[in-house]
Amino acid sequence: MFIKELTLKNYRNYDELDIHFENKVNVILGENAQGKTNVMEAIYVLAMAKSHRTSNDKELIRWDQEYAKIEGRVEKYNTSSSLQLVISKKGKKAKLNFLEQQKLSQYVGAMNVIMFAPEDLNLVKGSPQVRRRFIDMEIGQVSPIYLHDLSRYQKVLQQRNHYLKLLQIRKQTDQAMLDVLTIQLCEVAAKIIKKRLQFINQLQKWAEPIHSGISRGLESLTIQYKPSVEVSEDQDMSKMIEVLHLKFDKIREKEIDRGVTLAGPHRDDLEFFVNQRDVQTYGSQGQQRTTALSLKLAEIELIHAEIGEYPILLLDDVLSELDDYRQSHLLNTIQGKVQTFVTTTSVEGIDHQTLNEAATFHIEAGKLAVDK
Ligand SMILES: Nc1ncnc2c1ncn2[C@@H]1O[C@H](COP(=O)(O)OP(=O)(O)OP(=O)(O)O)[C@@H](O)[C@H]1O
Repeated sequence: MFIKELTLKNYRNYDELDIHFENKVNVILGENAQGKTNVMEAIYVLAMAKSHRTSNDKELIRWDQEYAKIEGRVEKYNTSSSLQLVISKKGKKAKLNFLEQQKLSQYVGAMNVIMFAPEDLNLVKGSPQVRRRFIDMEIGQVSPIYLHDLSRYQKVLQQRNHYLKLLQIRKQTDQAMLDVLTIQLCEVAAKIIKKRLQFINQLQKWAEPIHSGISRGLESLTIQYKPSVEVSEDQDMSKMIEVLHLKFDKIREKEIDRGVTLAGPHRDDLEFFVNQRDVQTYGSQGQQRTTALSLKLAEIELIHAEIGEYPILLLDDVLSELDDYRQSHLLNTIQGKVQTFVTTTSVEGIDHQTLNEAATFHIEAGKLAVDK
């Protein structure tokens, strides 16, 4: 799959931009603060209907403007599709082939992207929230049902938290409503956990050999889902719901006391082990870096296995950060099969052959000039 054309209006520091890309490595070159990341972010937002660096959509709108518009033409399964996302202060509207999509979950997935940015190193050492976001965004790309379940979970969770708060401050004493909300929460939580366990299993299969390759066979990577409720992959859905339910029975008093839901997918985490040692605690910076890179490369293969097309790879400021060995490993993996975007302030430190074969775009103060 590849993006052929990107058009921006009032997006961050872009007034207007229309740019044609090729199905190969596209290098976006420019000084600091000129708008390189903004182009990458726009491609990401067009695909995911969400930014990778902010949850506040209003930041994407050019200062003093009412709305931002991102449009793109994407080639997937030998068919060209048109995607459009309009972000205004009131919200977002997404169109796929000129038809407005009522639910963003029906829109996300039309174009698939993998972003690798410096903050992805946080995947290993950052908070559990970063890792949950990683799983959710990636599964969401290939499973609209998952996105739907996730938003249902958020809604029920909010209601349940609200009700727990009322019980905590004794504005409510009747717990019947809490029972209803707990049943609803367990049902959707089990679906989410089940899907996450399957995803981690698949990711592990791809990431293990990749990590071993990058570490010259010295390191073996294991990824584990760390649930807040002791569920396991072999449990069927009804067993999982039962286990979740039992947990909520057990912690009921504590939850009322705190006024908040204390278990469930919103409290789960991921763990990474290199040669059986927890990378987050014991891993060197290099090992954490290799782990993050292995995960990203594994995702490329996983998406390909799921949908039969390679996703678009966005490498924001990371290529020149990788040492020669890791860089060539990455470039070998994508060679000729993954449309890749690379941002950099300087071509120094980037593999020569890759540069020779790439299309280069210079960027200056929100304007782009095609180099070749
Ligand atoms: N909503 C907005 N409206 C207008 N300009 C914005 C908006 N948001 C960010 N900018 C501007 O965009 C520029 C930053 O662009 P971007 O993050 O793409 O830089 P970059 O070229 O990737 O730089 P670096 O190499 O430092 O990462 C800054 O000048 C910033 O002030």
